[in-house]
Amino acid sequence: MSNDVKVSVRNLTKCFGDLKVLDNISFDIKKGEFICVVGPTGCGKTTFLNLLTRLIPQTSGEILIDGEPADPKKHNISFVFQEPSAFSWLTTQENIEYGLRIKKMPEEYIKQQSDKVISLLGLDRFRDAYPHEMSVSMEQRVVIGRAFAMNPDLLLMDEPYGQMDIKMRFFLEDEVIKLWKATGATVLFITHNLEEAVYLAERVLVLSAKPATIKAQVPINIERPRKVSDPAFIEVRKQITDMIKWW
Ligand SMILES: Nc1ncnc2c1ncn2[C@@H]1O[C@H](COP(=O)(O)OP(=O)(O)OP(=O)(O)O)[C@@H](O)[C@H]1O
Repeated sequence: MSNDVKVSVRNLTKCFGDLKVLDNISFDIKKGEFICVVGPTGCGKTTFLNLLTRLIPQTSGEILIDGEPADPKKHNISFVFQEPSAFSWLTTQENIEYGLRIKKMPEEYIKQQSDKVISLLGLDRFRDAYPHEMSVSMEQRVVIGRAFAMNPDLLLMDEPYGQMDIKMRFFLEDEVIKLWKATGATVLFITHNLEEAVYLAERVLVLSAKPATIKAQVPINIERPRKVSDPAFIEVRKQITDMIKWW
């Protein structure tokens, strides 16, 4: 396995009784890569995430992180869901530092990471605010900051902007790219929104309907910051849309 591969998914299959949900999925994620996964409703994206976090066992196949079987005790996998999940009894800073404290990281490192993330997110004024004092989008930004601050081996994001309006989405998408660039995190981002996938990803994995297989892997070689009106952008989005018309 090449050195720059962070996560390797090999022949992953998942059945619930007679129902096959994932069928022989194989792909690699490079260190520091940003991958988006798109697929039809009910194709097994949640099952796929649950396997990656080792919440449920696979039927066959394997998931390797740095060449070793993925293990939550050894590897640091962070995730962000659609529903914001900041801890209500903690301030912004305490939320961002939470995971680092659980991991018993040195105090100096915790401070350095939270300062960096708070500054990247422009949340200085809200450092001491509690989630109930913030909007839903602000709370989600804190949760995303907490995930990046952990310096995870793999950051899984499941439709994190699903609830936001379009203007807020553009803002948050730019913000996540800023965090990704500054931290060098390896990100797997699930979305139903093809424009979002092309805007964010270095590579888009297109899943088929259930049982999910990888229908295509589309590299997105468009310079950042990307513009949705750029002919190259429109072309790739159209290419993926055509691919999934049979959903
Ligand atoms: N524990 C389980 N036992 C039996 N069947 C299950 C179980 N979990 C999921 N399934 C089935 O697996 C299929 C895929 O479900 P999953 O929730 O992974 O899809 P999804 O792609 O995340 O859906 P959505 O796009 O709506 O988020 C569904 O048919 C579901 O009924």
